[in-house]
Amino acid sequence: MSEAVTRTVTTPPGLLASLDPLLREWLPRQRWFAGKGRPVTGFGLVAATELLPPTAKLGLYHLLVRAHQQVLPGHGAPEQPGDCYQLLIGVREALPPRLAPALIGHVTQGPLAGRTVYEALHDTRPADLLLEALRTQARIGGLRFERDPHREIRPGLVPRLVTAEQSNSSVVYGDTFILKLLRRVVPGINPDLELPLALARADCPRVPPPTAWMVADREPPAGASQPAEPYVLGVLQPFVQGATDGWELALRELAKGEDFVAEARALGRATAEVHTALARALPTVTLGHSQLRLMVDGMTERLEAAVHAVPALRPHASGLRSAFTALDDLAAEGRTWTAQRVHGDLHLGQCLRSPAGDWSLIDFEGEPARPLAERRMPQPTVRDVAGMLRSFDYAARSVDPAQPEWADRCRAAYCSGYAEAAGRDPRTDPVLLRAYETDKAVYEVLYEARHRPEWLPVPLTAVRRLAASGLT
Ligand SMILES: Nc1ncnc2c1ncn2[C@@H]1O[C@H](COP(=O)(O)OP(=O)(O)O)[C@@H](O)[C@H]1O
Ligand SMILES: O=P(O)(O)O[C@H]1O[C@H](CO)[C@@H](O[C@H]2O[C@H](CO)[C@@H](O)[C@H](O)[C@H]2O)[C@H](O)[C@H]1O
Repeated sequence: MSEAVTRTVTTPPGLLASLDPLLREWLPRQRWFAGKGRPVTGFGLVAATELLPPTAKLGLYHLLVRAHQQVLPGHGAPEQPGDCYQLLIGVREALPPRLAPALIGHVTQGPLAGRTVYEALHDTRPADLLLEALRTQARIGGLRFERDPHREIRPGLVPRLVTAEQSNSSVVYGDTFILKLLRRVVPGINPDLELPLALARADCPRVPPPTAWMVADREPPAGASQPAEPYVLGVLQPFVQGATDGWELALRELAKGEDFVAEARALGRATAEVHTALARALPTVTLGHSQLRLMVDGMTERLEAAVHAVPALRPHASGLRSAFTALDDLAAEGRTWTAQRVHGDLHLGQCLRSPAGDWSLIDFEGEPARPLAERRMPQPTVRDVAGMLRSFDYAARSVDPAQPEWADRCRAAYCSGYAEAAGRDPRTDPVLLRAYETDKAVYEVLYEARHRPEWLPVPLTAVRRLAASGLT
């Protein structure tokens, strides 16, 4: 494109070493830091791009940094490389008070000695720079900014950082677009871009279409014949103005003592519509016994790892395992299932209702802790249904006193709505549904133990129910 800007850049040697002591302290405190509970032992620089040279007023670096961490029992193999994180580091002589919450620290050594570094997404100029780069399809060093040529981006939209607790970080531009910057990044096709692009091509109105995206190219390893797969770093999509997410709405109705049945049914229909569009847009496969066995093995392995990490699971382990063996038994009898691309981490917080009452689904990244290849595998659609059923249970158990009947009504309405739009009711496959609900509840136990220990009783209550439901 004629308007594309290409800029080659260099970064000062010793940059990461100068930031090292500050990042060791700051990174583990971020909500999106995936390696909670394991001390950071050092960093490796994957890529550094100087977006603004550090003048007296402002400097800006885009960094991809690998965090090496101490390996504790139950947290993976010692030879695993550390996770790679995307950081946008601002550099100033001193921080104005409005940027105080963004402080990373004061640099005492190396090329930035004497400067203050901070999380630059809080700042207007760096956020402007990202939108402008996307708009103009810039190439800056190894960073490539792409956009759908059929979608307009107006210049000068005012940015604001989303302050909600997130697995990633998002900036809203003028209530028109939202840019999600992925924090823990892995090379390869990212479903958070791949699936919304496929759905946009399939004319599915339930998912905001990607308008632009940014990637980091990688040098191929010496002697390799194929180019190395890039890192997907961020996706810009239309902002659903005035939207409320399903979690907020559900809690609001619970607080008023109101039902959520009509919304749950609408959510079931919306989920089914997205599934139908995904099945049209991307390949579907049939799962026989050998594929089912692999899936069941995965569920069992995740259970064993979770039991190891969270001792409160131990008394329920054999009941939970029975949910997986029951599925394996069905497959051994010759039962098969259709699998397709799914959302992978569907819950009420991933559903947005517009002021007109329309539901959209967002965040197709899948469960961030799982390997990319696994997240991109075709799976039975019941997986997403199970995620939503768990979410109604979460909402009903997050209030005092808990409202399990409220959740039961929502769960039934959601499945009915799904059946209306998909032509098949997920409840007609109870063994598959129980296996997926169990897998999800186990994931949630681990997630809460790592990120929000005070929430642990919520999935543990479900674990008790699911473990007991297979016992005769
Ligand atoms: N297209 C959108 N329109 C309006 N709000 C959005 C949109 N996409 C995301 N959001 C808001 O941003 C939050 C985080 O987005 P999400 O994709 O779930 O990120 P994460 O992976 O970090 O959880 C959502 O809970 C929602 O409130
Ligand atoms: O950050 P993501 O939205 O991608 O998802 C992660 O965080 C979620 C919590 O914010 C977590 O969801 C769990 O808690 C929700 C209530 O806060 C509940 O509605 C979900 O059903 C429950 O799974 C999600 O599992 C995790 O991947």
